[in-house]
Amino acid sequence: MADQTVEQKDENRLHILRHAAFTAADVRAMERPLLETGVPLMRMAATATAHVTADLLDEEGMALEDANIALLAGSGDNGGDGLFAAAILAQNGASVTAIAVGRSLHGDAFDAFIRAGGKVLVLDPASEVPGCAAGFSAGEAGERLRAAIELARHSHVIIDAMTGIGLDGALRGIAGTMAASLGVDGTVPDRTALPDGDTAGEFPLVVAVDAPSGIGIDDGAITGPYIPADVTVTFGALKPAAMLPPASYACGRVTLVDFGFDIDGHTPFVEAVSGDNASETIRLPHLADTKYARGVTGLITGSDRYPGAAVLSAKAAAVSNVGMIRYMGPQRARDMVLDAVPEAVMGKGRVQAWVVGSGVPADDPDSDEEQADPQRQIIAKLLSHYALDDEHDPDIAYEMPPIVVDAGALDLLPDEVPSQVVITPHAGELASLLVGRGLDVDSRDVQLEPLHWAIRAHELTGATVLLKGAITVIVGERAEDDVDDVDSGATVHGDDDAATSDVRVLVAGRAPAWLGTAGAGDVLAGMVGSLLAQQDDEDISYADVAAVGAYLHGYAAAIASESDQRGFNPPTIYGTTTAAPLGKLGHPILASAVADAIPEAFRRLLS
Ligand SMILES: NC(=O)C1=CN([C@@H]2O[C@H](COP(=O)(O)OP(=O)(O)OC[C@H]3O[C@@H](n4cnc5c(N)ncnc54)[C@H](O)[C@@H]3O)[C@@H](O)[C@H]2O)[C@@H](O)CC1
Ligand SMILES: [K+]
Repeated sequence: MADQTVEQKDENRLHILRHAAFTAADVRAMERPLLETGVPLMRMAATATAHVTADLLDEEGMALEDANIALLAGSGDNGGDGLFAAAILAQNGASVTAIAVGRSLHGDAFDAFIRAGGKVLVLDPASEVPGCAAGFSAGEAGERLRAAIELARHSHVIIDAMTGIGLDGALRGIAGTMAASLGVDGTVPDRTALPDGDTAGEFPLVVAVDAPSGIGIDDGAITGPYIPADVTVTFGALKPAAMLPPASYACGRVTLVDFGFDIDGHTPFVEAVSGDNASETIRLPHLADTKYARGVTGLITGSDRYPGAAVLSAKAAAVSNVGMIRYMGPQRARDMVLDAVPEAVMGKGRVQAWVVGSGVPADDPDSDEEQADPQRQIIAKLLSHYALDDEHDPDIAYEMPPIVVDAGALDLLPDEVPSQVVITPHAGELASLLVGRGLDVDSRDVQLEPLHWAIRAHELTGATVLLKGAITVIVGERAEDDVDDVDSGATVHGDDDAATSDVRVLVAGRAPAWLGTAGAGDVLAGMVGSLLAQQDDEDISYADVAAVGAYLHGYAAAIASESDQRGFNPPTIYGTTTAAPLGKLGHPILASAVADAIPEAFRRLLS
């Protein structure tokens, strides 16, 4: 690092800030030394929030003097940020009402807000806000609540400063009622996927302070009410909620205010794959390579019922930078694969990675063993070599090549396997896998708390878990050297699984929403298989390779659909980068078009 120039260091820092998220506990640890030396973090947070709010109004063609702003203020420091920001907006002509959802308000911030001419509406009869009468009747409390909701609904901007990293569980009490009335309760944000830089632009615009109040800060879970934001202004470093689904869908555009935290001294809890990671994971051909040295991917995919999946997975694998693919399947699928990929070799042989299960029917409880799809029987036999149990030799399991276990093969997964087994379920498939292991969970639970359930699946099976979605979540083991870093770091976590540091958590959010189409999963399985096959580093993190597969898959989809929309957009760093020009929405695509765009995705990443 010593020979890095200042510019490189700055660039590295920006890259980390935009692609790494730290737990609330780590953010507090990073903020402490700055607060101890008197850095006015709250003022800095508030100034940025005020600027972003004014810019947002400006984008909608509204002058600050004409704007009515409703500030939802909690009693903690998040409310303090909001009140200081609101004071700046009021000083600049906006008409601002602070709605106190707790019993108190941050003292200094409240004083500044009142001096700036702000108005206050107190909702809790037991509140102690200077100059605001309390002790009113239950009837009046109800009236006040209704008035506050109406006021917020008819404002131009709602600034949501009820809770930030101090949130404990789902929003309760008055804050919960406000959020449920103005936003949604316990459901995934229902929003149109807009291209980079765009917002729905409807009043009231919602600016979240640090995070939309109510979303799971460390695990991205949605378990109660919250108000989906158009813009989130977040402080110091990204928190996992800004990256993890479904919470990140509630954040809108994110602006990060860099406080100068010592981010190098802390290990991120979640990392988003970037083009840089992706290009590093691609093995460039060597001068003396043969097709075998570049990697061979073996596929046991497709079936008489779904032969198309064989073609999609084989084609995607073949163009994902390996020397060769081998295909095994029924005659019709073999003919179709050969038609699409004449280069494919049919039948058994040595491979560096397997892909199994795409387009293979899942277990049919009504059919007997003999009638089971022949592909299932072959896959079951192969997977038995990966089993870590008393009946099998664990050395064999650990020495088997990496394997992608998709779709119809998921229910054939042995109880426990090593981490080179990469499972690629969507929410429903992950729920079935967990139910099969005695857990009580359904597809909706997985959609609302994807990280939690992906971690459970990784812990239970040992497999690397790639949970597909608009933002794909990947959970696996950390690479060896990475583990040392975490152990020696100051990171101290509670027993909450969202804050466990011994798992590697990544997100891949490069894909446009157009990618949600039949066959896309088959293409992904083939790509991940070939990325695994080409690795020649013994100590690779399977989670990282799988995540890069998902990133490249998304990138190919973006090229195929000509779309600038993506599941996760890295934040704008306040004051350093200008907003990107408005992107293109793009057009619908077929999964085969995604496979066709893979070579171009490689080209762009490598150039
Ligand atoms: N970490 C940092 O670097 C900085 C943090 N600041 C702000 O400070 C915030 C953290 O402040 P605090 O620690 O005071 O915590 P918060 O203000 O985030 O939350 C605490 C408040 O939320 C209420 N609350 C918690 N859980 C609730 C629930 N389930 N239902 C209803 N109410 C609930 C509490 O009663 C309390 O009033 C950050 O999010 C950020 O906005 C900034 O001021 C500047 C620097
Ligand atoms: K908030």
